[in-house]
Amino acid sequence: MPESNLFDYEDIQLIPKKCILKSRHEADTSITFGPHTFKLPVMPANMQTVINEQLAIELGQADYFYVMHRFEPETRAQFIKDAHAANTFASISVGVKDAEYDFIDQLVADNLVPEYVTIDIAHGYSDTVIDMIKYLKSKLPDTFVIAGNVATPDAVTALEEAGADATKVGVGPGMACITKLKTGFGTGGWQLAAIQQCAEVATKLIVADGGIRYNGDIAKSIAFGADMVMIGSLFAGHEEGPGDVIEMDGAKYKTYFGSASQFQKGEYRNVEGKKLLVPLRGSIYSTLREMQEDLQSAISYAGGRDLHDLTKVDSVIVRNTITNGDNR
Ligand SMILES: NC(=O)C1=CN([C@@H]2O[C@H](COP(=O)(O)OP(=O)(O)OC[C@H]3O[C@@H](n4cnc5c(N)ncnc54)[C@H](OP(=O)(O)O)[C@@H]3O)[C@@H](O)[C@H]2O)C=CC1
Ligand SMILES: Nc1nc2c(ncn2[C@@H]2O[C@H](COP(=O)(O)O)[C@@H](O)[C@H]2O)c(=O)[nH]1
Repeated sequence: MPESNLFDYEDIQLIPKKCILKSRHEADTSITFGPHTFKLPVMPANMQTVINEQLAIELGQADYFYVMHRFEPETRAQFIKDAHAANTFASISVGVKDAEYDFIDQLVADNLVPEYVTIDIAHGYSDTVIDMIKYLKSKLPDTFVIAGNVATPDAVTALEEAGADATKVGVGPGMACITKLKTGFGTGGWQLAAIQQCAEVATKLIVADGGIRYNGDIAKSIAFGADMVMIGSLFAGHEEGPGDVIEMDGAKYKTYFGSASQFQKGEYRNVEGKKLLVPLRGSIYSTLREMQEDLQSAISYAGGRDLHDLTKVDSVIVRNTITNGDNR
């Protein structure tokens, strides 16, 4: 049955309250997520065209959260050692196939304990993910477990009951995603409403994943109940990230492809992702600085001092007005 009160980032504007700050610099964008506190409530997506080992460790050392991808599985144990040798936390991804259970057993045998593990599965509301959460929690009880991806409140409750410390919401809103086209399912077009619905029942943390197109969407995610925001396309294309620079007609690009694309899988089977070119964007630290400035400004418009104050604002639904009619 279609719902009528559904909306997405572009349909919402937050309503300003009286400012209580003398400067936007006073606004606190930090977030405690599991055992650590980070400068911003954002994380680059655990995709092979967004993050690599070197960038992950640099981000961790600079107090930004990251999740390393799972697409070179044999490098993960060494990555945990490298992160710890660099005096930062280790945040890795796993799938749900049998070999992943062997990998976890090996970590336990080697006394290698990642601080964060993300279970990275397209359809996270499944017994395979529930079983993996339980296994992780039994074998690595001190590790913070993020599980996903899900679309609905009942899925959030199921993963939390299995032991997840955070659930990741977003099926199909990503820029490199074609799940909605291939299967007819997903939160594409109502991702922000899905975050709100999931956050209403959550007793633990919520990660909004996919569909962020502007920095203001980060503030909107927090306002509607997310604790953290995972971002792919806006973090792709940076100097420090993976991928070669491609020159075309005088412009420079990097490749951004879906983790369920044929480019990731090496074959055209169960494909639910595509490949795009994104403009070369300079340093990721400039992007992070601008995200921080914009979030600080958002907190000031919320009449607050920190991220939590964003959850106290009112909003209006105004369809198709976000670019003021100027889409250039
Ligand atoms: N956030 C999103 O909207 C989406 C994200 N992705 C990303 O793509 C990557 C690959 O994801 P995924 O295919 O889950 O990972 P895997 O290819 O590792 O598949 C994990 C396991 O789940 C099974 N599986 C996958 N999809 C389904 C399904 N719809 N129903 C039942 N079983 C299923 C697979 O078996 P089998 O292949 O035999 O079915 C496999 O055993 C991940 O990084 C994921 O985050 C992909 C699509 C959507
Ligand atoms: N349906 C698919 N979703 C995918 C795929 N690869 C990654 N993703 C999801 O997208 C977000 C990033 O979204 P963006 O809008 O910020 O670019 C990522 O975190 C995954 O959840 C895929 O192949 N298919």
